[in-house]
Amino acid sequence: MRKVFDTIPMQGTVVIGEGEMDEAPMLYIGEELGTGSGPLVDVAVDPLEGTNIVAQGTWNALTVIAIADRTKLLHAPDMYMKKIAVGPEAVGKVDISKSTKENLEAVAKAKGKAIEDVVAIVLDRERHQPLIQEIRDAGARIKLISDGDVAAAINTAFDYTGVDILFGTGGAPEGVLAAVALKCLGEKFKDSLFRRMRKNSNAAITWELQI
Ligand SMILES: O=P(O)(O)OC[C@H]1O[C@](O)(COP(=O)(O)O)[C@@H](O)[C@@H]1O
Repeated sequence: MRKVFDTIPMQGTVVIGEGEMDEAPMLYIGEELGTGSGPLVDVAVDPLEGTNIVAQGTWNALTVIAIADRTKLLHAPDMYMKKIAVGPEAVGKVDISKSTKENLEAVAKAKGKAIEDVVAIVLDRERHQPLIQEIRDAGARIKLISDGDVAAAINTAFDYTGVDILFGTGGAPEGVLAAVALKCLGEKFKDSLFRRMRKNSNAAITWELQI
């Protein structure tokens, strides 16, 4: 990926890169990419989104690249982000500040389904137990996944996946990448960076935004 980037006529800077926490030797934040001439762009990469998925030989790992005009991508640090993503019918109908039940009802109404037929996709994490309970209490269905909330967010835009809404907290860089994909598909992704850095950092930020 690094080699190919340097054949592209652009003046790119990595804004989401390979592991802020992992001290990666290339595709790190701030690294310059491209031939050095051409448009000024921000580059976000996740060469392997879903490391465990690949290790376990299951599905929904991705290699992800997003490129936008300079300053147009959120420089999301490696922290958690609260996310909600929906497909086309429910764009503009969900609100991250509303309750899980209200959002499920909104998706059901937008898609003309009973709430019992709405499928919410959620990362299978201990921190999501209250969320999972709220989804069950609302009467909707749940698809729990071990990893890979970029693919999960994108799945909400395609009927054949059977997935209607993504809820939960996952990586903030992955949130930006999913938001770009959904934006390209004309969808909406809402999030708020969560008050907790991933892995072992003590840093804490609260940051509300809408992409
Ligand atoms: O595993 P955590 O800490 O709950 O973080 C969730 C994040 O990890 C992933 O499942 C996989 O990310 P990695 O490939 O970087 O491990 C993402 O899709 C998701 O946003």
